[in-house]
Amino acid sequence: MADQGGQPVIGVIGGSGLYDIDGLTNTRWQTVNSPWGTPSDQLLFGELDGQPMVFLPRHGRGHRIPPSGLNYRANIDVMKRAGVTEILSVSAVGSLKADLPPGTFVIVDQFIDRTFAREKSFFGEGLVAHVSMAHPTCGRLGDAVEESCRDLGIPHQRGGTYLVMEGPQFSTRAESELYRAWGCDVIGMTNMPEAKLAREAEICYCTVAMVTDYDCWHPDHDAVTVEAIVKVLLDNADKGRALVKAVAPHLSGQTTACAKGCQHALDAALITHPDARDPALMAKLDAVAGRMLG
Ligand SMILES: CSC[C@H]1O[C@H](OP(=O)(O)O)[C@H](O)[C@@H]1O
Ligand SMILES: Nc1ncnc2[nH]cnc12
Repeated sequence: MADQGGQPVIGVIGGSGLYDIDGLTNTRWQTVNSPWGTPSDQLLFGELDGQPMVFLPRHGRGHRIPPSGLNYRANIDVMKRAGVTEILSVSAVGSLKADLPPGTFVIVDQFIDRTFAREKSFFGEGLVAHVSMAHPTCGRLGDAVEESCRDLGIPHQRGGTYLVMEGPQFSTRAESELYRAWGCDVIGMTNMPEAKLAREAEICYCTVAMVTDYDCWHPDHDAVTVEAIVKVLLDNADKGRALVKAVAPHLSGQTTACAKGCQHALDAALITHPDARDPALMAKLDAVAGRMLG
Protein backbone atom coordinates (compact mmCIF):
# COMPACT_ATOMS: atom_id res chain seq x y z
CA MET A 1 0.00 0.00 0.00
CA ALA A 2 1.20 3.54 -0.69
CA ASP A 3 2.58 5.47 2.25
CA GLN A 4 0.13 8.10 3.43
CA GLY A 5 2.91 10.35 4.69
CA GLY A 6 2.69 14.10 4.28
CA GLN A 7 1.77 17.07 6.38
CA PRO A 8 -0.32 15.82 9.31
CA VAL A 9 -3.65 17.45 9.97
CA ILE A 10 -4.65 17.40 13.63
CA GLY A 11 -8.29 17.06 14.51
CA VAL A 12 -9.29 17.89 18.06
CA ILE A 13 -12.55 16.52 19.43
CA GLY A 14 -13.22 18.70 22.42
CA GLY A 15 -15.31 17.18 25.17
CA SER A 16 -16.80 18.69 28.30
CA GLY A 17 -14.83 21.81 29.19
CA LEU A 18 -12.91 22.14 25.93
CA TYR A 19 -15.11 24.21 23.69
CA ASP A 20 -12.42 26.18 21.84
CA ILE A 21 -8.70 26.18 21.00
CA ASP A 22 -6.21 28.79 22.11
CA GLY A 23 -4.16 30.62 19.50
CA LEU A 24 -5.89 29.24 16.42
CA THR A 25 -5.45 31.64 13.47
CA ASN A 26 -7.15 31.97 10.05
CA THR A 27 -10.24 30.38 11.56
CA ARG A 28 -13.52 29.59 9.86
CA TRP A 29 -16.50 27.52 10.95
CA GLN A 30 -17.57 25.41 8.01
CA THR A 31 -20.37 22.91 7.44
CA VAL A 32 -19.09 19.57 6.20
CA ASN A 33 -21.82 17.25 4.94
CA SER A 34 -21.72 13.52 5.61
CA PRO A 35 -23.66 10.60 4.15
CA TRP A 36 -23.77 9.28 7.74
CA GLY A 37 -26.04 12.05 8.97
CA THR A 38 -25.53 15.21 10.97
CA PRO A 39 -22.33 15.72 12.96
CA SER A 40 -22.32 17.49 16.31
CA ASP A 41 -21.54 20.87 14.77
CA GLN A 42 -19.72 22.66 11.98
CA LEU A 43 -15.95 22.15 11.95
CA LEU A 44 -13.65 24.96 13.00
CA PHE A 45 -10.71 25.08 10.57
CA GLY A 46 -7.57 27.00 11.46
CA GLU A 47 -3.82 26.96 11.96
CA LEU A 48 -1.79 26.65 15.11
CA ASP A 49 1.78 27.89 14.58
CA GLY A 50 1.47 26.99 10.89
CA GLN A 51 0.07 23.54 11.63
CA PRO A 52 -3.36 22.86 10.07
CA MET A 53 -5.93 22.02 12.72
CA VAL A 54 -9.61 21.13 12.76
CA PHE A 55 -11.78 21.39 15.85
CA LEU A 56 -15.11 19.75 16.61
CA PRO A 57 -16.95 20.36 19.90
CA ARG A 58 -18.08 16.81 20.66
CA HIS A 59 -21.41 17.77 22.20
CA GLY A 60 -21.96 20.71 19.85
CA ARG A 61 -21.56 24.38 20.75
CA GLY A 62 -23.44 24.93 24.01
CA HIS A 63 -23.10 21.21 24.93
CA ARG A 64 -26.51 20.31 23.41
CA ILE A 65 -26.09 16.59 22.63
CA PRO A 66 -25.86 13.80 25.24
CA PRO A 67 -23.35 10.93 24.85
CA SER A 68 -25.93 8.45 23.50
CA GLY A 69 -27.32 11.04 21.07
CA LEU A 70 -24.03 11.83 19.36
CA ASN A 71 -23.69 10.77 15.73
CA TYR A 72 -20.24 9.28 16.16
CA ARG A 73 -20.11 8.05 12.56
CA ALA A 74 -20.87 11.48 11.12
CA ASN A 75 -18.32 13.10 13.45
CA ILE A 76 -15.50 10.80 12.33
CA ASP A 77 -16.58 10.89 8.68
CA VAL A 78 -16.43 14.71 8.53
CA MET A 79 -13.01 14.66 10.19
CA LYS A 80 -11.83 12.27 7.47
CA ARG A 81 -13.38 14.48 4.76
CA ALA A 82 -11.56 17.45 6.29
CA GLY A 83 -8.25 15.63 5.75
CA VAL A 84 -7.61 14.91 9.43
CA THR A 85 -4.85 12.34 9.96
CA GLU A 86 -4.62 12.41 13.78
CA ILE A 87 -7.42 12.86 16.29
CA LEU A 88 -6.73 14.17 19.73
CA SER A 89 -9.76 13.32 21.81
CA VAL A 90 -10.08 15.42 24.95
CA SER A 91 -12.47 14.11 27.59
CA ALA A 92 -13.60 14.61 31.15
CA VAL A 93 -13.50 11.37 33.15
CA GLY A 94 -14.05 10.02 36.61
CA SER A 95 -11.15 8.36 38.43
CA LEU A 96 -11.32 4.72 39.48
CA LYS A 97 -7.94 4.78 41.24
CA ALA A 98 -6.89 6.54 44.44
CA ASP A 99 -3.61 7.67 42.85
CA LEU A 100 -5.40 9.45 39.98
CA PRO A 101 -6.81 12.52 41.71
CA PRO A 102 -8.83 15.24 39.96
CA GLY A 103 -6.51 17.38 37.86
CA THR A 104 -4.51 14.40 36.54
CA PHE A 105 -4.39 13.83 32.78
CA VAL A 106 -4.40 10.19 31.67
CA ILE A 107 -3.06 9.34 28.20
CA VAL A 108 -5.40 6.43 27.69
CA ASP A 109 -4.18 3.35 25.81
CA GLN A 110 -7.00 0.84 26.36
CA PHE A 111 -10.79 0.83 26.53
CA ILE A 112 -13.53 -1.43 27.79
CA ASP A 113 -16.64 -0.68 25.76
CA ARG A 114 -19.84 -1.14 27.79
CA THR A 115 -22.00 1.01 25.49
CA PHE A 116 -24.99 -0.63 23.83
CA ALA A 117 -27.15 2.05 22.20
CA ARG A 118 -24.87 3.41 19.50
CA GLU A 119 -23.96 2.70 15.89
CA LYS A 120 -20.45 1.26 16.14
CA SER A 121 -19.27 0.61 12.61
CA PHE A 122 -19.20 2.19 9.15
CA PHE A 123 -19.30 -1.32 7.71
CA GLY A 124 -22.10 -3.89 7.69
CA GLU A 125 -24.26 -5.88 5.32
CA GLY A 126 -22.88 -5.41 1.81
CA LEU A 127 -19.35 -4.71 2.97
CA VAL A 128 -18.11 -6.52 6.05
CA ALA A 129 -14.89 -5.42 7.73
CA HIS A 130 -13.11 -6.41 10.92
CA VAL A 131 -10.34 -4.04 12.01
CA SER A 132 -7.96 -4.82 14.88
CA MET A 133 -8.63 -2.99 18.13
CA ALA A 134 -5.84 -4.73 20.06
CA HIS A 135 -4.06 -1.39 20.38
CA PRO A 136 -6.89 1.14 20.09
CA THR A 137 -4.83 4.31 20.44
CA CYS A 138 -1.85 5.63 18.50
CA GLY A 139 1.47 5.32 20.30
CA ARG A 140 3.10 8.00 18.16
CA LEU A 141 0.41 10.53 19.02
CA GLY A 142 0.63 9.38 22.64
CA ASP A 143 4.36 10.18 22.62
CA ALA A 144 3.61 13.74 21.47
CA VAL A 145 0.98 14.16 24.20
CA GLU A 146 3.27 12.74 26.88
CA GLU A 147 6.15 15.02 25.89
CA SER A 148 3.78 17.99 25.92
CA CYS A 149 2.44 17.12 29.39
CA ARG A 150 6.00 16.86 30.61
CA ASP A 151 6.99 20.20 29.04
CA LEU A 152 3.98 21.89 30.65
CA GLY A 153 4.38 20.23 34.05
CA ILE A 154 0.89 18.72 33.88
CA PRO A 155 0.45 15.78 36.28
CA HIS A 156 -0.15 12.84 33.97
CA GLN A 157 -0.10 9.07 33.61
CA ARG A 158 1.00 7.41 30.37
CA GLY A 159 -1.35 4.52 29.73
CA GLY A 160 -4.58 3.56 31.36
CA THR A 161 -7.88 1.82 30.70
CA TYR A 162 -10.99 3.93 30.09
CA LEU A 163 -14.30 2.22 30.85
CA VAL A 164 -16.94 3.59 28.48
CA MET A 165 -20.45 3.47 29.93
CA GLU A 166 -23.69 4.29 28.16
CA GLY A 167 -24.97 6.92 30.60
CA PRO A 168 -26.35 9.52 30.79
CA GLN A 169 -26.80 8.67 34.48
CA PHE A 170 -23.59 8.18 36.44
CA SER A 171 -22.70 4.69 37.75
CA THR A 172 -24.04 2.94 40.81
CA ARG A 173 -21.56 2.20 43.56
CA ALA A 174 -21.66 -1.52 42.65
CA GLU A 175 -20.82 -0.74 39.01
CA SER A 176 -18.01 1.58 40.04
CA GLU A 177 -16.54 -1.14 42.29
CA LEU A 178 -16.91 -3.70 39.50
CA TYR A 179 -14.92 -1.54 37.08
CA ARG A 180 -12.29 -0.98 39.77
CA ALA A 181 -12.04 -4.74 40.26
CA TRP A 182 -11.50 -5.04 36.51
CA GLY A 183 -8.46 -2.77 36.89
CA CYS A 184 -9.90 0.18 34.96
CA ASP A 185 -8.33 3.58 35.56
CA VAL A 186 -10.98 6.06 34.44
CA ILE A 187 -14.62 6.15 33.41
CA GLY A 188 -16.49 8.24 30.85
CA MET A 189 -19.32 8.07 28.34
CA THR A 190 -17.97 9.09 24.95
CA ASN A 191 -14.77 7.50 23.70
CA MET A 192 -16.50 4.47 22.27
CA PRO A 193 -17.44 3.99 19.53
CA GLU A 194 -15.39 7.08 18.64
CA ALA A 195 -12.07 5.19 18.86
CA LYS A 196 -13.42 2.21 16.88
CA LEU A 197 -14.70 4.45 14.11
CA ALA A 198 -11.45 6.41 13.95
CA ARG A 199 -9.63 3.10 13.49
CA GLU A 200 -12.02 2.08 10.68
CA ALA A 201 -11.39 5.47 9.09
CA GLU A 202 -7.62 4.90 9.39
CA ILE A 203 -7.12 8.00 11.54
CA CYS A 204 -4.62 7.92 14.41
CA TYR A 205 -6.51 8.43 17.70
CA CYS A 206 -5.33 9.33 21.16
CA THR A 207 -7.35 10.22 24.26
CA VAL A 208 -6.36 12.77 26.83
CA ALA A 209 -8.63 12.04 29.76
CA MET A 210 -8.85 14.88 32.28
CA VAL A 211 -9.80 13.50 35.68
CA THR A 212 -12.60 15.56 37.25
CA ASP A 213 -13.90 13.37 40.12
CA TYR A 214 -13.69 10.05 41.98
CA ASP A 215 -16.97 8.78 40.54
CA CYS A 216 -18.89 7.33 43.53
CA TRP A 217 -16.58 4.74 45.10
CA HIS A 218 -14.18 6.81 47.22
CA PRO A 219 -15.08 6.78 50.94
CA ASP A 220 -13.59 10.27 51.46
CA HIS A 221 -15.29 11.96 48.49
CA ASP A 222 -18.90 12.71 47.64
CA ALA A 223 -20.47 10.91 44.69
CA VAL A 224 -19.91 12.72 41.42
CA THR A 225 -22.23 15.54 40.30
CA VAL A 226 -22.17 17.73 37.20
CA GLU A 227 -21.58 20.71 39.47
CA ALA A 228 -18.41 19.13 40.86
CA ILE A 229 -17.21 18.16 37.37
CA VAL A 230 -17.73 21.66 35.99
CA LYS A 231 -15.84 23.18 38.91
CA VAL A 232 -12.77 21.00 38.22
CA LEU A 233 -13.14 21.53 34.48
CA LEU A 234 -13.03 25.29 34.90
CA ASP A 235 -9.78 24.89 36.85
CA ASN A 236 -8.37 22.56 34.17
CA ALA A 237 -9.60 24.04 30.92
CA ASP A 238 -6.52 26.23 30.56
CA LYS A 239 -4.27 23.19 30.97
CA GLY A 240 -6.28 21.32 28.34
CA ARG A 241 -5.98 24.21 25.89
CA ALA A 242 -2.26 24.62 26.61
CA LEU A 243 -1.76 20.93 25.95
CA VAL A 244 -3.46 21.07 22.54
CA LYS A 245 -1.30 24.05 21.65
CA ALA A 246 1.85 22.21 22.78
CA VAL A 247 1.10 19.02 20.85
CA ALA A 248 0.91 20.73 17.45
CA PRO A 249 4.65 21.51 17.04
CA HIS A 250 5.51 17.93 18.04
CA LEU A 251 3.66 16.72 14.96
CA SER A 252 4.44 19.41 12.43
CA GLY A 253 7.72 17.85 11.24
CA GLN A 254 6.10 14.46 10.79
CA THR A 255 6.12 13.32 7.16
CA THR A 256 5.70 9.56 7.35
CA ALA A 257 2.62 7.43 7.84
CA CYS A 258 2.14 6.16 11.36
CA ALA A 259 4.41 3.12 11.86
CA LYS A 260 1.91 1.72 14.35
CA GLY A 261 -0.38 0.92 11.43
CA CYS A 262 -3.36 3.12 12.33
CA GLN A 263 -3.37 4.59 8.83
CA HIS A 264 -3.41 1.12 7.24
CA ALA A 265 -6.04 -0.46 9.46
CA LEU A 266 -8.15 -1.56 6.51
CA ASP A 267 -5.32 -3.34 4.68
CA ALA A 268 -6.42 -6.77 5.93
CA ALA A 269 -9.90 -5.95 7.22
CA LEU A 270 -12.31 -6.19 4.27
CA ILE A 271 -13.72 -9.68 3.83
CA THR A 272 -16.66 -9.28 1.43
CA HIS A 273 -15.86 -10.45 -2.09
CA PRO A 274 -15.69 -7.50 -4.52
CA ASP A 275 -18.59 -9.00 -6.55
CA ALA A 276 -20.79 -9.18 -3.44
CA ARG A 277 -20.28 -5.60 -2.28
CA ASP A 278 -23.22 -3.23 -2.01
CA PRO A 279 -22.62 -0.21 -4.28
CA ALA A 280 -24.77 2.05 -2.08
CA LEU A 281 -22.71 1.26 1.02
CA MET A 282 -19.49 1.62 -0.94
CA ALA A 283 -20.61 5.09 -2.02
CA LYS A 284 -21.17 6.10 1.62
CA LEU A 285 -17.66 4.84 2.41
CA ASP A 286 -16.02 7.14 -0.12
CA ALA A 287 -14.14 9.10 2.54
CA VAL A 288 -13.65 6.49 5.26
CA ALA A 289 -12.46 3.67 2.98
CA GLY A 290 -11.68 5.51 -0.25
CA ARG A 291 -8.05 4.37 -0.05
CA MET A 292 -9.16 0.75 -0.29
CA LEU A 293 -12.17 1.07 -2.56
CA GLY A 294 -10.47 3.19 -5.23
C1 LIG B 1 -19.98 16.79 31.93
S1 LIG B 1 -20.40 15.41 32.80
C2 LIG B 1 -20.20 13.90 31.94
C3 LIG B 1 -19.82 13.98 30.48
O1 LIG B 1 -18.47 14.44 30.37
C4 LIG B 1 -17.76 13.51 29.59
O2 LIG B 1 -17.88 13.87 28.22
P1 LIG B 1 -16.63 14.13 27.25
O3 LIG B 1 -15.94 12.81 27.07
O4 LIG B 1 -17.22 14.63 25.98
O5 LIG B 1 -15.73 15.12 27.95
C5 LIG B 1 -18.45 12.20 29.94
O6 LIG B 1 -18.09 11.16 29.09
C6 LIG B 1 -19.88 12.58 29.91
O7 LIG B 1 -20.39 12.60 28.60
N1 LIG C 1 -17.67 9.79 37.04
C1 LIG C 1 -17.93 9.90 35.75
N2 LIG C 1 -18.64 8.94 35.12
C2 LIG C 1 -18.90 9.04 33.81
N3 LIG C 1 -18.51 10.07 33.04
C3 LIG C 1 -17.81 11.05 33.63
N4 LIG C 1 -17.27 12.17 33.14
C4 LIG C 1 -16.66 12.80 34.13
N5 LIG C 1 -16.78 12.12 35.29
C5 LIG C 1 -17.49 11.00 35.00
